[in-house]
Amino acid sequence: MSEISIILERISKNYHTQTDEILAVKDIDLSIKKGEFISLVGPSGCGKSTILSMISGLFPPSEGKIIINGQEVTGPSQKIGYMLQQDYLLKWRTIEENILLGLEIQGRLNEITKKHALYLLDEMGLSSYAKAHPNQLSGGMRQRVALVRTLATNPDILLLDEPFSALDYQTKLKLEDLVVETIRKHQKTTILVTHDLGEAIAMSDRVVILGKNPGHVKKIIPIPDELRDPLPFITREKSEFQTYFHMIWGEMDNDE
Ligand SMILES: Nc1ncnc2c1ncn2[C@@H]1O[C@H](COP(=O)(O)OP(=O)(O)OP(=O)(O)O)[C@@H](O)[C@H]1O
Repeated sequence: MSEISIILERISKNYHTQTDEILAVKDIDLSIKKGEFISLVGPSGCGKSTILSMISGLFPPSEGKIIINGQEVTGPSQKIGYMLQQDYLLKWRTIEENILLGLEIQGRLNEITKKHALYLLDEMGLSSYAKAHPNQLSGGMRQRVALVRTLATNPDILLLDEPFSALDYQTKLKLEDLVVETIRKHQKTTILVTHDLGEAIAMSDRVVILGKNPGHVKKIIPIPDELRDPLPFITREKSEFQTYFHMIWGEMDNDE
């Protein structure tokens, strides 16, 4: 896990509205290794979603550049999968038809890619729901389907923008374990945006703390191997977990 997968080089973003100009983030430098799992945490408005959107190629930074696997990002790429708080499943399609949507849009749906998508659905424990419709599933199940749809296109990089925040606590903990297990198994490079510090510590290799006005990197906290566990649930149980929680909380509290 030494190759650099994503490089943000002094990126800034200005939003222009009809009446105003907002400097959302300024001079962000960050390198993420292949296969690494990092979390972005920070107060509301510090630019977490803006950073993800720029990495995904939705819009370019106003200054600086983003390099993914050696190439500058100039627009959306099939190498990137994006998962959001809302699952955006199409209610008139079956679960199977939903998980194949990305492949269909990319013109890559064939017997092999379909088999892989169904395999992922099985891995998430949902194969018996293939012919069901989204309204027959719980919130946690729907987010698992959304993850399968994201993974089905086989992206190298996953951008997760608060994917668990609408779920109840128990479902969220279970899903964190499942997601980490799946992502590590399939060796994806992952960036998670979350307001839940515990989630960030339990799931990540490093936690990037952002400050605001404008958004900037305040501190990067590596999570030590002794604390990390293949299952985030176990990490949360360890005594050192609280130490890290308070350390990161303290950094966030003391916002500049
Ligand atoms: N399309 C837009 N037009 C104008 N300003 C925007 C736009 N999108 C975001 N902003 C501003 O940019 C700043 C960063 O917003 P962003 O949504 O990236 O922050 P965030 O950290 O993801 O916030 P939250 O945690 O509340 O989701 C904020 O001041 C926000 O008001």
